[in-house]
Amino acid sequence: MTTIAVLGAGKIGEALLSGLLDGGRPAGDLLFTEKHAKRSAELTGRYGVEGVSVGEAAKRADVLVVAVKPQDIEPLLDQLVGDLAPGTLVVSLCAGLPTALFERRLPAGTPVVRVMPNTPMLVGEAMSAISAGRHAGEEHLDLVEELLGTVGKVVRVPESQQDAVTALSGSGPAYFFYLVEAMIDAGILLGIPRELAGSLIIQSAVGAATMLAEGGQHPVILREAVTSPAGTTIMAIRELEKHGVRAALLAAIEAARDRSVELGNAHEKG
Ligand SMILES: NC(=O)C1=CN([C@@H]2O[C@H](COP(=O)(O)OP(=O)(O)OC[C@H]3O[C@@H](n4cnc5c(N)ncnc54)[C@H](O)[C@@H]3O)[C@@H](O)[C@H]2O)C=CC1
Ligand SMILES: O=C(O)[C@@H]1CCC=N1
Repeated sequence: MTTIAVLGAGKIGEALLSGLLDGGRPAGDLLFTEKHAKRSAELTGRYGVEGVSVGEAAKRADVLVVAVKPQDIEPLLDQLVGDLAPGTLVVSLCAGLPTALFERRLPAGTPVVRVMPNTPMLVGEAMSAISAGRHAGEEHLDLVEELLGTVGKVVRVPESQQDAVTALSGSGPAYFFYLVEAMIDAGILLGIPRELAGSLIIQSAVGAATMLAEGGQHPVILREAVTSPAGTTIMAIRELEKHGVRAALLAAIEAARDRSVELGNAHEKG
């Protein structure tokens, strides 16, 4: 039995707990730590998972999954360092934080795996990218892959790509939600009731995502199939191009990558 403790049960920590339970992991194999007592009680009520202190999690768990904000990492490491059992695997879900930061602060030889997941973990459809730190071997990557495999897809990437991955798939769901939100507004503009506009757009998103995931065709081919000569779609595409939507996406994702680098650098200097 592998005991897994989630340190910081906020949005992504809860998504992981919920996904692992849905994936068949018994509540007794899971622990979490949460600094807000009310939130901690709520989560125990909802999932039947025990909330413990950081020190207790460090003593009892085989795998510690760090899911606090990058800005909150230093106090957490202070709480952790004295109680960490040798060989405990530390898995960081924190945007921007390099494995080297954990290796520097935790006992020598601590295996660390850096992961960038995303919130569709809540529905078993996460995209997680994993990278080994200096002391993490194949067995650690295999274990993390197995854990995250119960809540979605997993790929292995070199750590040097993690900031870009964070900008693409870590933040990615937010871009799709933003697009859906804007398209629903367009429905309102055209006089369609909000609920109906929501149904039309969300099912279109689900259908398009399923075609992308299952059809094996390039997005350009799929878009061309919708775009009839002198039809409606090309009129919309012309406006998207005119307003620089493609360039905006390139710039937006580059800015997200830069922020990930900056979050890591803040701790390198600190
Ligand atoms: N929200 C997202 O879509 C994604 C978030 N991440 C990463 O996951 C991490 C968590 O993000 P969110 O869940 O969005 O943040 P959040 O703010 O919802 O959750 C963090 C939780 O950690 C708790 N916490 C902070 N310090 C603590 C401590 N010392 N002991 C116990 N609990 C503590 C907070 O009370 C909070 O509930 C971040 O590092 C973020 O970069 C990664 C991928 C996606
Ligand atoms: O916005 C953030 O910083 C986190 C990391 C990736 C998704 N959400």
